[in-house]
Order: sequence, then C-alpha cells, then structure tokens
Amino acid sequence: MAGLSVENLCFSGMKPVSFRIGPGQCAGLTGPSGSGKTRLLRAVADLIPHTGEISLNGAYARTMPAHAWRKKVGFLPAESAWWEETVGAHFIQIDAAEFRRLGFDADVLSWDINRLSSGERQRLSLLRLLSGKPEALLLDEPTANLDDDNAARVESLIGSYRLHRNTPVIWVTHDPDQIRRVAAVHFRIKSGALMQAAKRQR
Ligand SMILES: Nc1ncnc2c1ncn2[C@@H]1O[C@H](COP(=O)(O)OP(=O)(O)OP(=O)(O)O)[C@@H](O)[C@H]1O
Repeated sequence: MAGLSVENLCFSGMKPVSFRIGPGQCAGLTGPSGSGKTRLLRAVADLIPHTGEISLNGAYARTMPAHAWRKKVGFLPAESAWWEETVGAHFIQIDAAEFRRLGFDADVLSWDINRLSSGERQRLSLLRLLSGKPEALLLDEPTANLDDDNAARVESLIGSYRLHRNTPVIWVTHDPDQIRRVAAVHFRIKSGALMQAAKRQR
C-alpha cells in the first residue's frame, strides 16, 4: 500500500495506534507536553521497543534491518546530534539550492559545529536529513527554535520536498496555526490515545 501505514502499534504508555498517511500527505501531530508525540515518532522509526505492523510504500519494517528502515523513514529529532568537527563532514551530498533556501552560503560547510546556534543546528539537521532522500518524514517540532522568517523557509522547503517526492509526513508541533498551514490531517494524543482532530483538503 502506498504511503505510511501503521497498524496496531503498541509501545509503553500509549493505547494501540493505527493510522495511514497517503503519499504526499502531511499529518500534524499535537498533544500536551509529555503525552507521547516524540515516542510515537520514535516507535515508527524503530528506535524504541514496540509491536505492530508498520509499512512504507508496501515495504514492511519487520522485513528489513533497522538501519535500512530508519534510512527510509527519516526521523528529525527535536535536538540534533553532531559527531564530526565541521558541518560539511556530516554531508555526503550537498544540494546548494536547498542550503540557500534555508539562508546558508557554501561557506557554512567549513563551520565548526561548536559555533552553531540552536536555530542553525535545527535548519542544518533538516538539510542533512533531506540529503539522505528519505521516503517519509517524521518531524519533531522542526521549527521550534526558529524566528518567523526561518520557520517559513523551513515550511516551504519541507512542502516542496513532500510534493516533489510524494512523501508522507508526520509533523509534531504545538502551534495550531502551523497545523493549519502545513497539514491536511490533524492527529492529537489525549489520555494516551491517538485521535483524529480535524481534517481539510490540501
Ligand atoms: N525511555 C523512556 N521510558 C519511559 N518513559 C519515557 C521514556 N522516554 C520518555 N518517557 C516518558 O514518556 C512520556 C512521553 O514523552 P514524549 O517525549 O513522547 O512526550 P512529548 O509529547 O513529545 O512531549 P513534549 O511536547 O514535551 O516534547 C513522558 O512522560 C516521558 O517522560
């Protein structure tokens, strides 16, 4: 089945979760702090223990090694990890146009990781994720550290990626206006259960 399909996903602290996100569709995910949004993304990315069936474009997570699945589903954590000294050492492929769209010149590749602001880290971690060409995006508050202009740039870049590659997206946010801008469906976690909160065509 095309898109991201989650059937009877169970992990600690949450009632069983089932949903489907079609190709090119963006689902906003909200819920109070500590309700389990990050854990849901981490379960879908096979980063925490869980049971249930997860598939992406017909390929089941259980049929492949975890690293192969994680490359396909593209999880963007709220706080990014960096392990090399410079920005450029974290990238295998560079799309200069995408860097420019997020406000970076080519010299950013030589920057020391330690100089990065939290907003620069957030935008560069998105560019790093997209450079791996994942088939789905699991985004944990991708604009949380950004001013309005940079948040708009990030929303635009993710929208372009989603539409060009027909990518299903889960987008965690606390911002109801952002949900209205970027998402076609809205899931909400309440009392340990996932429910559909609203829906509109995009
Ligand atoms: N490894 C773990 N084992 C047990 N409980 C955990 C673990 N990691 C996180 N939790 C708890 O699970 C709950 C959900 O955490 P999660 O990070 O998914 O919340 P969230 O909805 O993303 O919150 P926020 O909006 O604050 O980021 C929290 O109460 C958290 O303390």
